[in-house]
Amino acid sequence: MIEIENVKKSFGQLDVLKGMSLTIPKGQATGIVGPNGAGKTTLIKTILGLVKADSGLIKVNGQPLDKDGKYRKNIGYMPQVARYPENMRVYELFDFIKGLRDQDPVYEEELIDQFTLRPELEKSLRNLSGGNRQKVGATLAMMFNPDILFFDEPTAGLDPRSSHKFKKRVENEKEDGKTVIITSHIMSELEQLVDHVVFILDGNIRYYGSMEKLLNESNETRLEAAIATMMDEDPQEVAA
Ligand SMILES: Nc1ncnc2c1ncn2[C@@H]1O[C@H](COP(=O)(O)OP(=O)(O)OP(=O)(O)O)[C@@H](O)[C@H]1O
Repeated sequence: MIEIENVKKSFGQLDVLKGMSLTIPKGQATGIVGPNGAGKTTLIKTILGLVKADSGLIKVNGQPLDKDGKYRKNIGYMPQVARYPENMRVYELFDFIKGLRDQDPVYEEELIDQFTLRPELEKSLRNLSGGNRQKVGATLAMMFNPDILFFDEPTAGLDPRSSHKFKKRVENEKEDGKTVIITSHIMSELEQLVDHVVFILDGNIRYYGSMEKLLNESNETRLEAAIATMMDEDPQEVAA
């Protein structure tokens, strides 16, 4: 479980998180949606300790974030844009991360095969295609079998087959009791994967609750229509 209490973050004059509070339940999947620049990635990075909140409290599994970042051992993160040492080969990157984490991977070989990364292992990261970089990020996020998984726009750039495999994998992770947090602009994808929806607008949480409740309350059958309706109700915020 991840508890977020009145978290604020500004970059200079820009108030990105304006006092957000929410609880992300354990063992379920939560989708974070919102317009470009709404603060989705900033919220994720704040939970991961990669961005320091100006104020507020974040607890992961009941514990406030520790300064040495030990809690992150239990977290996998697939960033929206991954920056790697570009001269490293893919297998060297995997070895490097294993060394850094001082952990043996559980699913390295399985994920390499699942994402057909084996022919890419000898390549330098600078020479990888965009989709294969994404798959490297997905593999790193899941290979240590963490309890909490963050995916920031995971399927952007994946071909349909890889995207399908990725979603199947995430479904399996969920069935295994993992806590999954995903941001995406592809609402059909979230419909398939998530139990709860967080809709961020203008630095605030505009909606937080189950997908089912959201569809019922908005009288819509599809998430895309429900979110679009909420955006239309706040035209100024969306335009901002
Ligand atoms: N390190 C930073 N310094 C200054 N501004 C930043 C920084 N990181 C993010 N921002 C700004 O904070 C706002 C929120 O960015 P964020 O990446 O969280 O949005 P997002 O909801 O993930 O957007 P998208 O859907 O486009 O990925 C944006 O206006 C962005 O330019």
